[in-house]
Amino acid sequence: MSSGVLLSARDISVRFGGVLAVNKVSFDVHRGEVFTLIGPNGAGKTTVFNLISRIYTPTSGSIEYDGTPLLAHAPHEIAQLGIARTFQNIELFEHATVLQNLLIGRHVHRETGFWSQLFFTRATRDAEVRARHKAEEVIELLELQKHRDSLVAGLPYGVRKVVELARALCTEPKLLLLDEPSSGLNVEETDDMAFWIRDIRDELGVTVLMVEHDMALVSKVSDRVLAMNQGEVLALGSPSEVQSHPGVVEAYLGSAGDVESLRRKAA
Ligand SMILES: Nc1ncnc2c1ncn2[C@@H]1O[C@H](COP(=O)(O)OP(=O)(O)OP(=O)(O)O)[C@@H](O)[C@H]1O
Repeated sequence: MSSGVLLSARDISVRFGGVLAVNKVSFDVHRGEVFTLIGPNGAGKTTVFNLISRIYTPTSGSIEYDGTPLLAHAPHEIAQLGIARTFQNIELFEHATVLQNLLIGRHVHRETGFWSQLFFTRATRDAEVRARHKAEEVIELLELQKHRDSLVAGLPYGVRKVVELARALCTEPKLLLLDEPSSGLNVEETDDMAFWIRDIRDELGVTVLMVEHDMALVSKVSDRVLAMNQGEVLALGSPSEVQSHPGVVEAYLGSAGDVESLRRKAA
């Protein structure tokens, strides 16, 4: 794997009973890029995503991440490897404040053991200070200052999506997995999301792997796009190359909602 490649998937296949959800898919995600998976419903995008977050294990194939075989790691080790993710349906502690949610997100970096935490040693205190420092930095980057002490439950949906992004960033990931970041957002909020994603890549240098349906967002933020259909790779290239690829256009013709989205982008 070249040093410019953070994640490399080779010939990965996933079978669920009689369904071949992913069929010999290969791709490389370069360090510092926004790499987006697109495709009509059932294309296999979420399955690929779940392979990388280790929720699923492929039937065959290999995935290298930052020089190590990813499949040798258990799902609970993923955060320590520097992989963070957000979910299509937000998963936050609703009855905790924004800051508390961010500090919880940070716990993967707690290198202090049970006894030092019990007696609140210097190492514990230093870890606490670093966690707060990181949380404040992320709050500032994503302009969440005015929501810092608000309970998540009372926040508008669009803000909660940004809080989820913030919590993932507090783990200081090398690779950020975004599962449909625009889902549930209106046009204006989706524009804001595009802005944050670009900032995360440009300001923090975090590599982003995203699954997304909204072609306007895909075009705005993606360096490269991988289009899938029926478990296979259809096209790989820049957003405009992939959207004008005849196989991609044809695949989307099967799905009215997605064709509408492609048209909106083209308009
Ligand atoms: N846990 C599972 N058990 C059985 N079949 C599954 C499972 N997960 C996905 N599939 C099947 O695998 C195929 C690919 O599904 P997947 O969810 O990866 O597609 P997708 O591109 O993410 O679609 P969508 O855009 O609708 O989320 C589909 O035929 C789906 O029904």
